[in-house]
Amino acid sequence: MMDEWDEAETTASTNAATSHTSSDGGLWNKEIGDFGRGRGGRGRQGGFQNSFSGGEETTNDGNSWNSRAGESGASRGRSRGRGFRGGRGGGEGFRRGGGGDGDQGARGAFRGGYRGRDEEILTHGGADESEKRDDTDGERPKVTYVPPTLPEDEDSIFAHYEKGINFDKYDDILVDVSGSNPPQAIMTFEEAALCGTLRKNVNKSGYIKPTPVQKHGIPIISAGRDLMACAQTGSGKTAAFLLPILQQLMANGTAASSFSEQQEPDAIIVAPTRELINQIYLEARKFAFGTCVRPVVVYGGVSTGHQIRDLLKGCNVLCGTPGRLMDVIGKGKVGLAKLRYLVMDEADRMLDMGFEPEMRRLVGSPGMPSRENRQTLMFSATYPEDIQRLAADFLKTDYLFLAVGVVGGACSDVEQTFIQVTKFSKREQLLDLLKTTGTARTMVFVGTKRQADFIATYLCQEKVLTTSIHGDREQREREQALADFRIGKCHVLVATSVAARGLDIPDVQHVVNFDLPNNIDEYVHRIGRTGRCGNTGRAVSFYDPCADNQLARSLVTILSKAQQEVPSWLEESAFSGTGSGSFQPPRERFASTDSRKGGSFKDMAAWSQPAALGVNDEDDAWE
Ligand SMILES: Nc1ncnc2c1ncn2[C@@H]1O[C@H](COP(=O)(O)OP(=O)(O)OP(=O)(O)O)[C@@H](O)[C@H]1O
Repeated sequence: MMDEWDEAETTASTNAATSHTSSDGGLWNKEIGDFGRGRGGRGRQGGFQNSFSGGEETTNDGNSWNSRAGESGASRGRSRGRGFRGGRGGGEGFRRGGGGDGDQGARGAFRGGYRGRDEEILTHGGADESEKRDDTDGERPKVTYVPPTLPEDEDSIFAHYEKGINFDKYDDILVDVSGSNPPQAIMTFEEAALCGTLRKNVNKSGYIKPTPVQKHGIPIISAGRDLMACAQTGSGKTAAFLLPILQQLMANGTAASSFSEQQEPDAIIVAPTRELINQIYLEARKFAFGTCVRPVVVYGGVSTGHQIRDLLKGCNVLCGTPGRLMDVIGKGKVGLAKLRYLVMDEADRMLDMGFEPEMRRLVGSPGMPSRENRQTLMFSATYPEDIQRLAADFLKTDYLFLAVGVVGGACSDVEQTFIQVTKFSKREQLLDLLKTTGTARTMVFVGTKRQADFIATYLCQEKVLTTSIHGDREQREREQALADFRIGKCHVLVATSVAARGLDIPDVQHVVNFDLPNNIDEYVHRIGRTGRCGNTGRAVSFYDPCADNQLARSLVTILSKAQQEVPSWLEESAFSGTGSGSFQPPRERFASTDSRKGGSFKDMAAWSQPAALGVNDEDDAWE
């Protein structure tokens, strides 16, 4: 029997073949063809061909590739109906996104296509693809995807990768805590006074000692303070907020969750992408294993009915992407009266143009405790100063600002290299590069969804085991692609910015910026997919002087702050007349630390406390 919120309609995509993964082109073509038909119906072969051959991405070795791309284009007819036939110039049609042959899929895929900063803008403004798409009822076909059941065995739940040789070097990073009366940092997990089960779960996760963001963040949260925390990618921010929240819930005797038509979680965690929130949920589930605390996750692209059924079984900690979260709140399935913790992971992203309205709607929802009556916690590796100011609206006035290392700095364990390219040489250079990396796990970031398909197709043609993730792929496909990459079935993952933040994938040894992003924070997050948890990694970025000049100065700053070699040509580009034209002033993009220090809080002597792990250099001039 279907519940009121159950989906009556099925989406077109039910095919098992999900990623363009193959060591052999023939298989790939077949898989793509199958799932493409399922997704979008009758796409136009010619349409896809024309788009590429007419667009910027015209290839020199066009013929063989084009014919195959044509096949995949046909298979992807869901979205490439009328609009796409016009290639790049077809923006208008593309935006209309639906009249074409792949109509049903087009509706599903286009209304909420990715609108992040580095994606193609498909419609007017709005938030990230992953959150809004498919989250609400309406004329779109409803989503019926139900993710595979999670394994219940402890080995799977506590599976983790090893920390790297530089893990202990985290302790040398300078830490600054600003704001009044910060609590003393802890040095060990014992000092965190976690209850027995939680402590055991921390051990089983392979955590022996806390990272700096955990050493400072755990006592701050346990002391009931609001927090804006900044620490480099891969340095353990997730556990820094999960552990104290779970500990407090258990210490305060949170009632074991039980079935109810409306759930009233104690904590809500939001993150900008589906895959990231799912990952956070898995971490919460791991740490809460064997306790009475029940985490639940809701995100777009998955059957709402399925998620609501799971939610109603009981929920203490609700993890969600904004769109789906607001959807379940709007349906009355979640009440906010008991909420004690609101966590924004990737907080600067959650408060930038795309998501800020959703966040304001969330905190303005009926029943949401005022900021004085809840604890609000923000975490990220980057905090532009303007976003910090905005974030203050969500926090109590005496919030603490925790900076581990340079705010917005790149992970120092990632070796960053730049190669000058032209847009026409990139593909071959990518292939050459991948020949040198062999089967090392590599993420290749590109600028648009179409480019992701294009490059993934190309690499498959070249017999590189490749899959892709971007906002036009069905959720089933996105999850399958990540799974294939995680288990090594494919060693290359071509991704748009949807995979730039937060994803913690074991053994990613290389990140390639095939297309550089258009802002420096995005660069920092992308390269942070490697070099995690004290492991070393490599990032290679293709720098096209015609397209990437506006990023040059910020890149020079990032490189020097991470003690990396700055190529002389990059320096020249940054400081030549051409480089400064559309240059983003670093002051606006970077905050050397707590923005209150440079703003209305004049007397910082009272605000800044030397942290236990190092002496803060307040004059650390980021520019
Ligand atoms: N104290 C610890 N000891 C060992 N491993 C840890 C510890 N803390 C975190 N980790 C592991 O380090 C990895 C990175 O952690 P996490 O994903 O929380 O990083 P992050 O700071 O949130 O990164 P990002 O900025 O990319 O979101 C995870 O695999 C996590 O389990």
